[in-house]
Order: sequence, then C-alpha cells, then structure tokens
Amino acid sequence: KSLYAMTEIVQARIFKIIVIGDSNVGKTCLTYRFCGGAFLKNPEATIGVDFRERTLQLDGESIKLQIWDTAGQERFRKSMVEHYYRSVHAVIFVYDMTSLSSFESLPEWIDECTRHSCKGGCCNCEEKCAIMSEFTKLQQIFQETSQFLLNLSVQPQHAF
Ligand SMILES: Nc1nc2c(ncn2[C@@H]2O[C@H](COP(=O)(O)OP(=O)(O)OP(=O)(O)O)[C@@H](O)[C@H]2O)c(=O)[nH]1
Repeated sequence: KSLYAMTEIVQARIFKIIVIGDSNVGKTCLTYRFCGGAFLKNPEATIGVDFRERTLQLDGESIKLQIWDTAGQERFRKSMVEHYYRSVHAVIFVYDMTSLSSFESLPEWIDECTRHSCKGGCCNCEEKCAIMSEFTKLQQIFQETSQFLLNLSVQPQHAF
C-alpha cells in the first residue's frame, strides 16, 4: 500500500501557469499571496521570472501548480519570453483596476500569448476568440465603472 502511495506522490500532476501583465500591476503580490505568503508591501520589480509553487487537492488528486511570476518590464523579460510560453498549461492576465492603461494593454498581452502558444500548437483561433470575447465583456464592465474605480482612493489626502 505504501508503495502505491509513493507512486501517487511521484505522479502528482504538475501544471505550469504563467502570470502576465504590465509592470506594477501586482503579479508578484498576487502569486506570493496565492502561494501562502503575506501581502508584500514593497515588492521589487521582477527580473526574468520568479517561481512559486502551490499544491492543491482536487477531487482527491494532488495537483501541483508551478507558478511563473513573469517580469512586466520589457527590459527584464525580452530574453525570457520564449521560456515563459513553452509547455504552458494556463495563462493568467493581470491588470490593475485603478490603471486604465494596464487594462488597455491586455490585447497586446493576449496577442503575445497567442503568437507564442501557437508555435507549440496548443492555441487555436477559437481559443483566441474566446479570450478576446472575455476581454470585451471585461472592457464593458471597466467602461461602466472606470470613473468610480479611477477616482477611488483610501489615502487620507483623497476624499471618497
Ligand atoms: N492596494 C493594492 N496594492 C497592491 C495590490 N497588489 C499589489 N499592490 C501594489 O502594487 C505594487 C506593484 O506590485 P508588484 O506585485 O510588484 O507588481 P508586478 O506586476 O509584479 O510588477 P513587475 O515585477 O514590475 O512586473 C506594489 O507597490 C504593491 O504593494 C493590491 O491588491 N492592492
């Protein structure tokens, strides 16, 4: 029985997830927190990539998520882009709800994703259309609420 249990541990499925988006949108904070850490008040800009891991139980199966926290700044990511997308299982696009420009950058990130994923044969036009359609829905929500979101501040010098 213990041999069977060991085999199960060895065979725990690993999923590679990359986290993509403009610089300073909170990718490091999000992934750090998701992987068990506290909220980082003063994170440093990511250079290349930082790796994090979290193991989840899903329907009785142990699943290991290998999270790639990627760099948002072009100069810190350009030599890494191919590696980000190689054999990736899922992509998380992150934007800052208080930054319209970070939201408006999403189509570029989606484009980058489809360009690289298509090389590996794992992304097709249908998938891109599905992502873009989600983006359009989000865009509508953002447009309807952006004034509120952009003006919202809890800092003492701002009224809200
Ligand atoms: N208020 C608030 N601030 C956040 C949140 N998440 C991140 N921040 C702040 O946003 C800033 C940038 O966070 P990072 O996680 O370093 O951003 P990043 O996207 O990883 O940046 P790069 O490494 O340059 O790509 C930091 O000052 C964080 O404290 C959040 O949920 N709420």
